[in-house]
Amino acid sequence: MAIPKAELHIHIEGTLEPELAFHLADRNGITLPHTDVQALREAYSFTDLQSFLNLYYELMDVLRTEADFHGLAEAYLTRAADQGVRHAEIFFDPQAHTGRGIPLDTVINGLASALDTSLERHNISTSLILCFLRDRPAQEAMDTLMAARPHLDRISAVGLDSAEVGNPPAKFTDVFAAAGDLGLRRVAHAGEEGPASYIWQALNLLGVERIDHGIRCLEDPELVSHLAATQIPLTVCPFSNVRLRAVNTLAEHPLPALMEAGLLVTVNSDDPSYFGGYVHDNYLGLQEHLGLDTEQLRALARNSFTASFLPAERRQALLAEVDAYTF
Ligand code: HPA
Ligand SMILES: [Zn+2]
Repeated sequence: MAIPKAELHIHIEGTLEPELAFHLADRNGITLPHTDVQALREAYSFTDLQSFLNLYYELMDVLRTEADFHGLAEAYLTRAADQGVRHAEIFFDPQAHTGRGIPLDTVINGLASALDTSLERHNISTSLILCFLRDRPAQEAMDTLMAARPHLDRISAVGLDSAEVGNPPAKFTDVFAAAGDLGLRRVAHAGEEGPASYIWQALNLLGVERIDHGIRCLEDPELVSHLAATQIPLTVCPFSNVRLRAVNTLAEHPLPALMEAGLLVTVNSDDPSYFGGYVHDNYLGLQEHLGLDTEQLRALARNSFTASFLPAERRQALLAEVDAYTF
């Protein structure tokens, strides 16, 4: 069994495997602009974040009913359990669905019905993180937050994703303040393709408790010192960074530099169906290509629970499992 870990940077829509996409297309009477599973997989060759997002949003069109969202989440949980995941804080992109006419209730009820039984069925505790699409207007994010109010018992936090460059965190200052007032935790993608200044903005203007990706912090020594001193976690996604060409190869990934600088680094899969592996596959990739030893992998697994929004009791219990794990 893989080492116990939390997954803190996983887009549920990014777990849509080609086989499930064709199955749902068939069930919903949709014709995909790809001939078969193999042709679709061959389209997974990206030059940057936007080239991935184009396919990511296109393929989501197969998600129409509560049963579709339930099936998507259930398929993820089944795979995650195999990867040693014991806790998952799962991003979803409501605007990507409401924008094409799918009611918010359909999305949340479908996902939640799978998450509700994940502890019993898969031994995985879960929560949802509602992400705003940063390439859409700030007012639309605010409308989405207001529409989600009846569902806040199932949502632990808000996040910020989609096309980063040109859409700085500052654009979402008001909606993040409103989310904080509603008692939600806050995280944001920053410093994936965007500059270190976006990380500062996410911290200072949005009040985030974690930075998603954040690898470009290394361009600003003062920021690195700040992240080390505050232990604000980074949810790093090595396979994603290579596939979206933020980093040339896994062997050149800055994760060891981030760890050496004393940052609270976690390893995550981002959009595993598109980027060549789930979260434990990322751990194994680091072992193979960056020479991380088993104690470094254990430290990353510990960090994943430390950086989570878990209540103290379950966090401590899971940390004890990490410490007792034998490779
Ligand atoms: O890696 C990502 N970055 C930004 N937005 C996203 N939406 C899904 N995956 C990503
Ligand atoms: Zn992401």
